[in-house]
Amino acid sequence: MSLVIEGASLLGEGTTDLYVDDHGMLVDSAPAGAERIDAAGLVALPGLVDLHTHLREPGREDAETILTGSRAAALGGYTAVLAMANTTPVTDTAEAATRVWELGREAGLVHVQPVGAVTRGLGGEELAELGLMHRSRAGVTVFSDDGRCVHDARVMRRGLEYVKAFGGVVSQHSQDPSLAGPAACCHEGELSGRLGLPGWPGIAEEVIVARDVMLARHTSSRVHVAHVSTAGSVDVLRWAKARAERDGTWSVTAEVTPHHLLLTTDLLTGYDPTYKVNPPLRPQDDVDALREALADGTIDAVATDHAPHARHDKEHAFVDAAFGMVGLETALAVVRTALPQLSWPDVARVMSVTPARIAGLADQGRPLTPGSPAHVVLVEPDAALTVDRDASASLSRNNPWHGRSLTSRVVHTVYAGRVTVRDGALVDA
Ligand SMILES: NC(=O)N[C@@H](CC(=O)O)C(=O)O
Ligand SMILES: [Zn+2]
Ligand SMILES: [Zn+2]
Repeated sequence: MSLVIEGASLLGEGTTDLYVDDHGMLVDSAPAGAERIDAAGLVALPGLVDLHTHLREPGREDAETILTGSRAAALGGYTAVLAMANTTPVTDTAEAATRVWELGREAGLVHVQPVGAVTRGLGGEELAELGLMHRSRAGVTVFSDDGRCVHDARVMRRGLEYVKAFGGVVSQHSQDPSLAGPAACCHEGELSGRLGLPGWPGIAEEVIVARDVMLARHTSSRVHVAHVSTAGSVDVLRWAKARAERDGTWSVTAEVTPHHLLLTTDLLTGYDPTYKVNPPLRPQDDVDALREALADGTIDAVATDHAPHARHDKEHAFVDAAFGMVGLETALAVVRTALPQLSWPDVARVMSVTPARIAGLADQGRPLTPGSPAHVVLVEPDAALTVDRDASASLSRNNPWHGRSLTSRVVHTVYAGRVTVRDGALVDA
């Protein structure tokens, strides 16, 4: 089905019509008999790309499936998501990765790119089948033990050396287990003391970020820092990026989540497990440093860390509840609310262009010009919306934005020329 998107403002500039042929490619003139989408007053961006999504299939289909997570992603304006490896079983073989990739294709709403585990079973000891996963049909290039830190420096070094051979990258959940005890469940500070909750110090993240950039330099490889959450990590990244640029032989990239850009640790005073997440919500000074780092390019990308959990895992006393919050459907609005001064080209850079480049997805994050695949999101820039967790396509309801008002609304999403979301609602296959 061909398509004409009429009167969109490309990255917030001017007014343009976009033409899509029946191969799902952007072309330079209107195909005959095309379906029409009215995009007057809407900003067109390349489809969003999420470097960090938990889809829970296989193993916890009660919390999310590849299909329901794909629906939530499309509603959020995404056309590609990277599905983290901490499923049951873990994505640590070529077969497991190919299965995730195939289920994504069957859902057909976004590109689902599997992330491969760095170590077998996320055990932290033995490298997983990195090369076989890369050479599989899924073409895995991003590897992560997310949920756990690759804490053994020797294993991390080996992983970095291994992925270098094919231009892969290791995405690290930076958290030194010896500094963040097993019971830790919130930011360590004055508040955790008052609440009587065991805390996680920022330094547990920062020492791993510092170690890993040195390992990436030493191995001339690529490291990506998942969900950066502290000002100290930002300082290390700023130094490391300057150093990597001078050296020209290695690289470090980093992502921040929407929730770490807007929510702070004082939300924990009500002991509501909705706000329990790893890494934990931090004080305002950290939030300010993260915003500044995203705006100036020290942090490369926004990634949701969409972490759906079933009610019976999340609705517990704070110390017993699962870590994580959903985020695919609200990411763009949260970023716009947290950083209203960010230009549309910058939004496209941090939510589409750069994540696509980090993940090696050549088809995604492309300029909206003839010859590119038609992955497009159309946004009502100044819409005020109130989040309703029950209006979500996700199977889970652990939504920290419920009842909050945010700015900007995803109106239409187009994936490979197919309208997946129209007027804010899913279009069934
Ligand atoms: N972010 C979280 O709090 N939880 C994630 C794991 C992770 O990203 O570390 C999960 O899988 O639930
Ligand atoms: Zn993590
Ligand atoms: Zn995660």
